Amino acid sequence: MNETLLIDHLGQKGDGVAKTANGPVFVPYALPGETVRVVRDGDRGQLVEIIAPAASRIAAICPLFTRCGGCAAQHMDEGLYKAWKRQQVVTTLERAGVAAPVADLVDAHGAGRRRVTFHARREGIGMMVGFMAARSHDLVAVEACPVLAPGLARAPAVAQLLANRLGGSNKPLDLQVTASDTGLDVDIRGHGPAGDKLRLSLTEAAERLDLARLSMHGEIIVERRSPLQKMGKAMVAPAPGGFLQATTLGEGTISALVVSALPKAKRVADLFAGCGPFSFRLAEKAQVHAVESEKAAILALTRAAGATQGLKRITSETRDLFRRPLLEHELNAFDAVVLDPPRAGAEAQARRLAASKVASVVYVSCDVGSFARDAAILIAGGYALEGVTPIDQFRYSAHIELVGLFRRAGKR
Ligand SMILES: C[S@@+](CC[C@H](N)C(=O)[O-])C[C@H]1O[C@@H](n2cnc3c(N)ncnc32)[C@H](O)[C@@H]1O
Repeated sequence: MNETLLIDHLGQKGDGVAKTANGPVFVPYALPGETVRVVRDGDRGQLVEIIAPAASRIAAICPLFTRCGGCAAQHMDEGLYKAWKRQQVVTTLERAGVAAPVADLVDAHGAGRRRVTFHARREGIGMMVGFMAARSHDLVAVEACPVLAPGLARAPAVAQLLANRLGGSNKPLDLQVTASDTGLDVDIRGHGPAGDKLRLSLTEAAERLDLARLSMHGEIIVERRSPLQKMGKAMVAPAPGGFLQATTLGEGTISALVVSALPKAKRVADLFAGCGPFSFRLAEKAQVHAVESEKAAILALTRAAGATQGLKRITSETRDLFRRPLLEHELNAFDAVVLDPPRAGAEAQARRLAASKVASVVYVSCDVGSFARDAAILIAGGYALEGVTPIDQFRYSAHIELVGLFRRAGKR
């Protein structure tokens, strides 16, 4: 049955939220101040008609918006969009009882995302390749995506051709395509081990598509050129399928915040270091110890460090920081620690830091909830949270990252 609702505010995922006598109703793609007609199902409302649109409503940049699940927020103007994203950080910190000044949202979309994952599965006699549809497990075919960097313009066609070569398997596949300085770097997941015939076919496809590198489950099938990324003075070839910040500008923006927070640090530990984007920038002025659980990422980092002139010493260690966080006596050898954990956060490491004497901690986070939990641990251990800067690398999505700076009282 249709119902008319007045939208009050935006929820964390970007849905319009109406307050009703029976509790909140979440209406995707509706905006605050709008009167809308919806078909209601429990606390969800499917938008049928916008009776009175808000002044903040704008036209989406992509014709697939609302069908494709990749974007949640192309329909709101810049002011509303920026305030909504920043408010997610403010609200989550407040709920966790963490007080800190939160800066304005820093846009870090730049030229667009440099990495994209396509899903592929057999449909009839062909392979369907695309993005996951909004609120469903269907796939939406994508010929072009305006969120991607120009270097990924041919990524949809590349993914389709590779999926066709892999079509003998009925398993769903993920094809991750990364734009590098030397061409496309593709890692395929979901397929079993490749036999000789398939390897030959994929190698031939990589030639035809002029890929820099093609790998399956992180195992290199063919490397025609090293897929390089510039990180400070270093040229790094990340591990196949390994982590990389979503945009070039995002990596630069976060690195600049990290480096500028530590102008006097002489010895820095870069924890959850990946292939070293922060280590290489920090090593222009300080000795750096990089710690990370993925062997292949540490290998990429050490190779690039060995080939780069003009940096202070970079040492590294492969270590699971959830199970084996750096202990107080190890931490106390550093004047600063940089943390950039996955979404789960770094609770075990935060507890050790709380008991340490390290003067400064720069915490880069891709999950405000786990950041708030770990921030409370650091604050209880005597750190002050000087400020939080929200960073927007994932434009049009609900995803947000941040950099938080903690200092021990009297230390700098
Ligand atoms: C958000 S990424 C950041 C990587 C890097 N700082 C960058 O900016 O590219 C998180 C990193 O933590 C690593 N990681 C995940 N779990 C870990 C663990 N238990 N111990 C150590 N590192 C871990 C991942 O492999 C990944 O490289």
